[in-house]
Amino acid sequence: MEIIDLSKGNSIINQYLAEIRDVNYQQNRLLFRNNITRVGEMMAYEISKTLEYETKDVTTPLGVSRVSVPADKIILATIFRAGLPFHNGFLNVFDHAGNAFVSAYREYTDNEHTEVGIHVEYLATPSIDGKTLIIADPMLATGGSMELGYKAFLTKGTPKRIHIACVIATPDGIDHIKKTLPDDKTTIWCAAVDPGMNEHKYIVPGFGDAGDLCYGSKL
Ligand SMILES: O=P(O)(O)OC[C@H]1O[C@H](OP(=O)(O)OP(=O)(O)O)[C@H](O)[C@@H]1O
Ligand SMILES: O=c1cc[nH]c(=O)[nH]1
Ligand SMILES: [Mg+2]
Repeated sequence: MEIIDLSKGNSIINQYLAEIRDVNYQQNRLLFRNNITRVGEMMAYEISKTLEYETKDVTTPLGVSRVSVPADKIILATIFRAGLPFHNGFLNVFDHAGNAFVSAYREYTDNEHTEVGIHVEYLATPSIDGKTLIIADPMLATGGSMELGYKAFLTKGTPKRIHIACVIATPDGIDHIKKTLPDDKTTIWCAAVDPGMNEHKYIVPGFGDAGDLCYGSKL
């Protein structure tokens, strides 16, 4: 399974990620969501370089131009809530893609808040059969939400290729995806890999709770 960490090369994504992580800067939700969206746009552009292409003749007012355009049928999938602004970034780039949504939220199952259970409730997706499935979710912490989201999408067909797209991943999350998704057709993309998680399963240093920073706290 290929793991592509975009922070290994310098790009403007690093600036956006610095602002996303900054405890003061991230208080402005509009800027926070916008930076997540911009990382999504740039990651989508990088993924676009790995697609299959076909040539097509386009009639201009002055003649015919032969252009190379993506041949893959793309489904952009995301996990509520925090995935929404990231998904929008991908959709700004792959504007002809189909769209799939699943809800998954983590909830502590013990009083010490060290064990998380994940609830999946809502699924809305077109067929993913033979498609290139991009699942965008900003945080790959334990990898549990991504696994359950993927399994929910899998009830609607078998994708040709899978791209797991996140802003920050942990080594544990990456290992979990390696164990649970097909090795030969999955690529993991991230803007950074952070060293680990705290006792509450938050990524450290990470940037905090992605859903709350995008949309405010929930009960
Ligand atoms: O890899 P995991 O350990 O499963 O954690 C990652 C999940 O945590 C966040 O969602 P959260 O459960 O906080 O829900 P929210 O988007 O509603 O805030 C994030 O958007 C991922 O879906
Ligand atoms: O650090 C983390 C881990 C999971 N989900 C988040 O929103 N943040
Ligand atoms: Mg959250």
